[in-house]
Amino acid sequence: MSVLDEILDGVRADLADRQAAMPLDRLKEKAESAPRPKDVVAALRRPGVQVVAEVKRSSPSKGDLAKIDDPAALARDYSAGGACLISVLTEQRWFHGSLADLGTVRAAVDTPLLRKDFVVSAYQLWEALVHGADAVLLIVAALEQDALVSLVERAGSLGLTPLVEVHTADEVQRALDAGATVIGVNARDLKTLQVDRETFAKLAPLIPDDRVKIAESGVRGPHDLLAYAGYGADAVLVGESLVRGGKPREAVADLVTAGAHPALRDRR
Ligand SMILES: O=C(O)c1ccccc1NCC(=O)[C@H](O)[C@H](O)COP(=O)(O)O
Repeated sequence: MSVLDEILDGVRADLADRQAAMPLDRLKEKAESAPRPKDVVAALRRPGVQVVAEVKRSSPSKGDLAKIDDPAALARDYSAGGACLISVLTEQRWFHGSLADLGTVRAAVDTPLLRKDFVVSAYQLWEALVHGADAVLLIVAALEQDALVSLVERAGSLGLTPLVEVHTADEVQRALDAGATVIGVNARDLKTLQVDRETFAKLAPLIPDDRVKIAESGVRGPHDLLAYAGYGADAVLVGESLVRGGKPREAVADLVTAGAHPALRDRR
């Protein structure tokens, strides 16, 4: 069984527990008082290469990354550093995240938020809405095509922006067939957990320029942002190097400065 399959088994078990505790009708009632999600596509399409900064405690590939006692403070640093979108991992078993983290971050910053999880059911979209997310991750490798299409449509109908994550050329085609506007190419193979930054270079040309292209994983600093930019990235998604470095605000600001270089601002 691959790590992705193991993660998905845990996600489904935890989801069943939450659904038992809070039926969908009650969750939908709660969503009625949730704020309308922000325009994430507009935030990602600002001139230059944008930075998506991730609240990431732990990972299957590296184990514990950082002790994040105060996700709100970390998110405020990301926001002050200029992140256009903050990714909050909500998966519990492997990443030690939670929906509570998402709600805490929502209360702390106005920056748009991504619920980063392994979404397999529309129930998780409603949860994302209730806890203040503006966007949700949909991983092509984790979904049959009809489920992907249905979740992309449902997210859009709720006002959430789906970030559709791909790893292969086939998955790029599936994302396009599903109508994805924002496509993330993850350099981390979710089966082997190896990071290969060349994956973005290989797959980005398959994604039309009217879609937002995000390079995910393996960004160690401005040099990696600039390399991804050279292959056409509109944004980079960064976790480990921000939480491990000890200076998240400065680290985001350094990336934002690199992404705002005049040569990158006039590309669209
Ligand atoms: O990070 C992992 O080990 C991982 C393993 C299995 C599935 C997903 C995983 N990570 C999710 C991500 O996509 C990254 O958190 C994100 O792209 C940031 O990557 P990095 O900057 O390399 O921490």
